Amino acid sequence: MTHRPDTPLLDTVDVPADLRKLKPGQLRQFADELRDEVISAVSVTGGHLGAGLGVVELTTAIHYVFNTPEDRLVWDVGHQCYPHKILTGRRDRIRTLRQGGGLSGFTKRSESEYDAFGAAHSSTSISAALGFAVANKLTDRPGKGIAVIGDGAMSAGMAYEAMNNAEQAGNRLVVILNDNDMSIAPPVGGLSAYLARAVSSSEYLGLRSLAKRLASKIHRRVYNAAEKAEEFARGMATGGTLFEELGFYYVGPIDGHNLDHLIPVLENVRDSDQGPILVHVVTKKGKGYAPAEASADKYHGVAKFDVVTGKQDKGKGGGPPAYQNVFGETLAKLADSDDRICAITAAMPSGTGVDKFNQAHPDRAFDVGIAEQHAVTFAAGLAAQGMRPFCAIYSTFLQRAYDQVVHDVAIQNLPVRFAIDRAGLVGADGATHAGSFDLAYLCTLPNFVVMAPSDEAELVHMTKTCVEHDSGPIAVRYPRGNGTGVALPEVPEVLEIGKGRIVRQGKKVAILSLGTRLAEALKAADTLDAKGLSTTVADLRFAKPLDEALIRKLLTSHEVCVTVEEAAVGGFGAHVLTMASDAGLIDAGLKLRTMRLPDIFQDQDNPDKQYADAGLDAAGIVDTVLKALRHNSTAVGEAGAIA
Ligand SMILES: Cc1ncc(C[n+]2csc(CCOP(=O)(O)OP(=O)(O)O)c2C)c(N)n1
Ligand SMILES: CC(=O)[C@@H](O)[C@H](O)COP(=O)(O)O
Ligand SMILES: [Mg+2]
Repeated sequence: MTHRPDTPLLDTVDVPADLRKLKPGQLRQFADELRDEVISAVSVTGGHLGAGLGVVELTTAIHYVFNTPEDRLVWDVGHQCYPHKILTGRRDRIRTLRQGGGLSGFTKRSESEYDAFGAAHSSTSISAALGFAVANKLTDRPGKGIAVIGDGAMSAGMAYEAMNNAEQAGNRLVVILNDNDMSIAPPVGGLSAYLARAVSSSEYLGLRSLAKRLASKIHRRVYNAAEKAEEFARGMATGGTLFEELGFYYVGPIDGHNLDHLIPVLENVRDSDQGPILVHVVTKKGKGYAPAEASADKYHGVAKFDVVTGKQDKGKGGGPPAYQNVFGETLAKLADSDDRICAITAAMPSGTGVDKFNQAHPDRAFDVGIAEQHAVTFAAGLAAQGMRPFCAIYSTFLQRAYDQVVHDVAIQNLPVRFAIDRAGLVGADGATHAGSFDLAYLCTLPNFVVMAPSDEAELVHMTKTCVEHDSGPIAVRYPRGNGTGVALPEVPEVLEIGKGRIVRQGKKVAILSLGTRLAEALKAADTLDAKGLSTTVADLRFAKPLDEALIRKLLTSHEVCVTVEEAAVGGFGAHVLTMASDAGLIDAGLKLRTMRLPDIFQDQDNPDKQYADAGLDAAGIVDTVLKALRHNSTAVGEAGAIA
């Protein structure tokens, strides 16, 4: 921690208007205090640390120079917004980050007027900032749209869609590219090489030469041919060409930790009558905190930690394996004897377990950057050419590639395998990251097989089943976190497609479980049995195709039936209900309830509480059965909702 003069400036600044009362020479001290506050806060909350540390000076400079909130500031991904939150009236609540009822870990419109746009999924900022800019231009209101986007987020196609349309905004749009040469993992692809050239080809421009260039470029209305050629040549060297060809004035690269550079450059940008302008700043992820700077992932996402040592409180070691690693290691083993198997991740190698596959088969592991749409259609191409591709994408991020899933995979009936991690509740990342909708959005598609394992052993079998399924697309969805501790099978088996299994036989009540809520369903059966309500529990394994024979048998031989899934309405339960209705079972007075996640819920760091709030724990299942027996209709989804 840096030595601090007696009067902390941070205590004198609640919102940006207070910051703007400081003299430029005080901003260095202010930024150092802000950095220390971020480190202190995240040490007790956990969350995203490295990205925020990398933008402490940038956050200070933006709020100092621009007239926020009138100038609409949009953070991309939004995981780096903690300094911004402290600086915009939320310092008193910053230690409630990512907790039930606390501050969101990302920007959130409902939280503050300074959070112009919600974020958490990457590469949306330029589009949103352009919207703000054009709206102000059309209505002749003051205020720019300012997007702060990282080099990782700049690898997604949506950023280029926005830049391709940006010229209309003129000087109302400012894009600040925060280039720290990191995504969650090291960045990949041509863009990162391009930016690396820009940064390495010229020491960060000295203020004088940069100011001269800026002046000549921004205030000059037309180029003559020679200068255009010279600019093109220089652009190739300094990384501007790509952006300039898209209609931006490119400024940079500049040192994103040097306030003496940042402030005058941003003032010039603010006052320019030309635009749109892209300012390329170079920063370090984890800047100013040695443990973060030294770590491979720059402390992208951290548990609570000791500030002095940086040691994270990750709980006792050992315990059941994480689902992502069970998937990655199983697929790597299966690929030892099948060179058609390959694995694709969209910038999430460790989170999806593809890093484990990559260790064994680097030539068949692909990190495509934050490019889920490309990942899916790339996999479709691989499948069409006889490979066995696995697209390993979080449920929530797969939403971004839905048309590719429909148009390039389902309708063409191509055998792409989808390993869908973070399916269901995800804890502190909250509603933007919950894997609520994959069952709804996949089970409605033609040709798809959709599976959900009840534990890690089942995931091993389902991974094998995916490998052997060449007749069309197949998906396996499983939750964030660790398994149940069940022994992993030595020999992965191919499961019969569309077949479920009864794991406990009873008479009066039937619980039809899909996925890892099975453990809670079995606990609920114990409670119901103790109340004299003999309960059958079935693990349906497949949300599509349904095991209609088993379901019909269960629905016609029990008084009350309940479906349980860790997904929003429209998934497994909805399809069982449709099947029961089509079979005339509802007309015959069947008591069937579908238990599922509420459509939206608040950020919550305690998954057990999140399940309880959603009614998807044993108590919730028992409650639903008892209400159904008493003929009360339970709208569990609504009852469980805590929005
Ligand atoms: C559509 C989408 N895919 C994946 C992610 C997961 N993700 C969160 S942050 C991040 C890396 C972002 O890199 P960059 O924009 O360079 O920001 P930095 O962390 O380096 O500041 C990724 C891949 C996401 N948030 N959204
Ligand atoms: C900001 C972002 O989108 C990722 O960092 C995400 O929070 C990772 O989620 P997991 O921690 O579940 O891998
Ligand atoms: Mg980055």
